Amino acid sequence: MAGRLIYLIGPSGSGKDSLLDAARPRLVERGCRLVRRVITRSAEAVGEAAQGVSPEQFAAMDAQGAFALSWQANGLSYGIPREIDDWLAAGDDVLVNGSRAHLAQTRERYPTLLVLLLTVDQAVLRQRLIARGRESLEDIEERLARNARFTAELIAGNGAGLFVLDNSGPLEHTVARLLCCLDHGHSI
Ligand SMILES: Nc1ncnc2c1ncn2[C@@H]1O[C@H](COP(=O)(O)OP(=O)(O)O)[C@@H](O)[C@H]1O
Ligand SMILES: O=P(O)(O)OC[C@H]1O[C@H](OP(=O)(O)OP(=O)(O)O)[C@H](O)[C@@H]1O
Repeated sequence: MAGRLIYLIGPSGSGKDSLLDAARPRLVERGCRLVRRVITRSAEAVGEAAQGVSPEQFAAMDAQGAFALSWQANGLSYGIPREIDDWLAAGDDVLVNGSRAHLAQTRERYPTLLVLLLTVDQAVLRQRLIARGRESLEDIEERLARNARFTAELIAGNGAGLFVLDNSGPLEHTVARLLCCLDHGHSI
């Protein structure tokens, strides 16, 4: 039986990477795979959770069919390696750090996907982005503006197939909600 594609989306700074990191051991215990994204960002800025490549390397990988999914956002290109299709075919669940803008295309390719939308209060979000210190203030404002366009639209338009996880509180609470959602197919 094919595994489930679990597509984690949410505003920049809502805590997607933090949540995946914190939940990693317990996800692995449950047989859920996590994939390392390929991003056209410097190796220092991508951290362990992604592979940093140049735009030329990314284009070459894309042309060779290296990606199951790919998109552009925030001036960067993102690729999800094709190996996820082998894992899904083998029956493993796969959790990916996805894009809200690319949700419709992802759903076309993976119609049974489970969508997890991570949310956080807007004021908390601004503070977290500033504290993270990865982007300039101008870039942060652009990310916040991009966020405002998505969240309400997604919640209004997706209903049944989408679970909302609020990450305004302690990360450990969000980890518990994520695991509950995966174990029971619903949020708490
Ligand atoms: N529940 C939380 N409580 C406090 N800080 C958090 C929480 N979740 C994430 N953060 C912090 O918020 C910032 C953005 O988180 P990050 O995981 O990089 O978000 P994303 O991957 O969605 O852009 C990081 O500095 C992270 O440490
Ligand atoms: O369409 P959107 O939902 O806005 O998403 C656009 C991209 O931004 C996020 O990545 P990235 O890790 O670069 O950004 P972040 O860490 O700042 O969230 C997300 O994972 C997508 O790849």
